[in-house]
Amino acid sequence: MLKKAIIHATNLCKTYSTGSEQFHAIRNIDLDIYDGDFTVIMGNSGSGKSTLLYLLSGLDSITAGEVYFQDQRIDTYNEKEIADFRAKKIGYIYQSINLVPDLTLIENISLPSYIAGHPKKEVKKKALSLMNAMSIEEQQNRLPSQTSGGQQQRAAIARALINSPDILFADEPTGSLNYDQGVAVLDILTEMNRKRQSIVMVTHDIKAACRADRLIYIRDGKIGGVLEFEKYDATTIQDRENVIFSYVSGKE
Ligand SMILES: Nc1ncnc2c1ncn2[C@@H]1O[C@H](COP(=O)(O)OP(=O)(O)OP(=O)(O)O)[C@@H](O)[C@H]1O
Repeated sequence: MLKKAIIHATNLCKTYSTGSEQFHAIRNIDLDIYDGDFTVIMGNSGSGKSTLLYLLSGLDSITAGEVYFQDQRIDTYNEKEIADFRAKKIGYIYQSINLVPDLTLIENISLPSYIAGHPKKEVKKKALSLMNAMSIEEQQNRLPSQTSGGQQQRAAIARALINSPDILFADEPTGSLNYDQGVAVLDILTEMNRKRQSIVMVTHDIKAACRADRLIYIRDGKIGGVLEFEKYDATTIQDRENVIFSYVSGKE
């Protein structure tokens, strides 16, 4: 089946300026992200992975190039258009989880949907169904500080999904979790991807990278290579882990 690009980026550049110094974090990247794929971005620390995620998701402005989302150019959007785009089209999971500390889990999850102006009853129903899918329904009325890191991360995933985004971006979603919590989060993402949710995930973890249909390796702000896989199958994870391990080791 021919894959359709949900994101198409050409000649993507990001230069950070600090004082008189300039740092070229992303250098002339051409990249397509495919609809329905579980795309993983790997690379050394400082290679530009988070920056790339910010640019592809419209969370930060590009220095040069063009970014298209579902064939619509987004890098020329004004502030209102980009805020609207972020609220409706994308979900974003941050490594630091970032829940509002004095809101309960269900309030945190519901917040983006209230902001988008959806009716209260509808929001609650959707939030509860997401919490149920993430097995955190029982913790709905607790503050983030009264739940585990894994439960908080699952709430952050639910929050990213509440407005049914066309694509979900995740920056090291298992980075702050222990092994079992990490696997639970990856299983949720894999399950969502099976239901055709497009996902782009940055990770350092080879076990997490095994969930990918496509692995993009970033080196010094450029694409260092791309690996393509069949859909994830738990029975072949060891083979895939070996393939990714030798690929990544060869790149470092
Ligand atoms: N706001 C900024 N100002 C200046 N330089 C920055 C800024 N943000 C990032 N950088 C630099 O750009 C480069 C890429 O950063 P980025 O966070 O994208 O890397 P990364 O691959 O995600 O790293 P890590 O795996 O450590 O999270 C790094 O050298 C970083 O120091």
